[in-house]
Amino acid sequence: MLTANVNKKNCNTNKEILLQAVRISKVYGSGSETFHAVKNIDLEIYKGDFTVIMGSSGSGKSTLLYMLSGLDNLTHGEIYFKDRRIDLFSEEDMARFRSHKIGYVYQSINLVPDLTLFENITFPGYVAGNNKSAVRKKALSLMKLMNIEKLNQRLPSQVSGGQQQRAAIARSLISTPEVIFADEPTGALNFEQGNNILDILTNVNQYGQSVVMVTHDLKAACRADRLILIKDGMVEGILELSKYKPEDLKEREKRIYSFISGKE
Ligand SMILES: Nc1ncnc2c1ncn2[C@@H]1O[C@H](COP(=O)(O)OP(=O)(O)OP(=O)(O)O)[C@@H](O)[C@H]1O
Repeated sequence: MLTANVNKKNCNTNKEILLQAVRISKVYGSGSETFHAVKNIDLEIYKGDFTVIMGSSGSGKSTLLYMLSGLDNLTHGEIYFKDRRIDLFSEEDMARFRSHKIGYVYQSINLVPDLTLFENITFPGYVAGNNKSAVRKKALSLMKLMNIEKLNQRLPSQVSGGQQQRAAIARSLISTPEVIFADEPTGALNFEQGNNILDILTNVNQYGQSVVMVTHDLKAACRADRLILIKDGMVEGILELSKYKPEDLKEREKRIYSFISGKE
């Protein structure tokens, strides 16, 4: 029988395991129309890490992120958050788990178009059952941190893409989740806006929240402590970057480039 790592620490690094995937697979479709998007992946995500997932288009990155965060079901395998097996949660337990422990920043931003930025940000805090005035206070402080506090009564369509993405990040942080999943959060943004979003995620991570981010962008990947490369639904390799100083961008870029291009 498959079991989770009992002491929840990686013996080599002594890092605490936050999430553990045990031989997870995802098959889309049925009958003769099936597609094996994620194949038997074993993976650990560590507490406090900034983890980056890279891989070519269609390699299974978003599918993996959806499964790790409980947004989609597994076809096979097991997922543990600390010592709790989350893939067996009832719908109700999963909804509660997601609203308290997980923040998700979508590739497509995904704000509710008819709600103001303030309403978009507070809504998941109310759903999580948190104290309403504390939620409002937290939303205002997050909007200030993201420099969008003056836009709180605007609809998503009345602000820029970068401002929408900052609101989406504020929304993901409203219940102080232990881990934030971000699926190409800079994909639709220009360089400056993208950098701003990466600075916010780095800042959040430095204050102790774990981040798992999918990206195609080498510069964005430089933020990682650990980079996971996915190919054809499998883990092709893992690169440890925490030994390089965050400010040593050139060395990080070089290492990532060699790793991705197979020159390591
Ligand atoms: N609902 C679905 N039904 C059938 N196939 C799907 C479905 N969702 C994704 N796929 C397929 O699974 C594979 C992995 O998709 P996924 O979105 O995880 O890739 P990705 O690495 O995130 O790609 P990208 O970088 O282009 O966003 C792709 O070949 C995709 O076409």
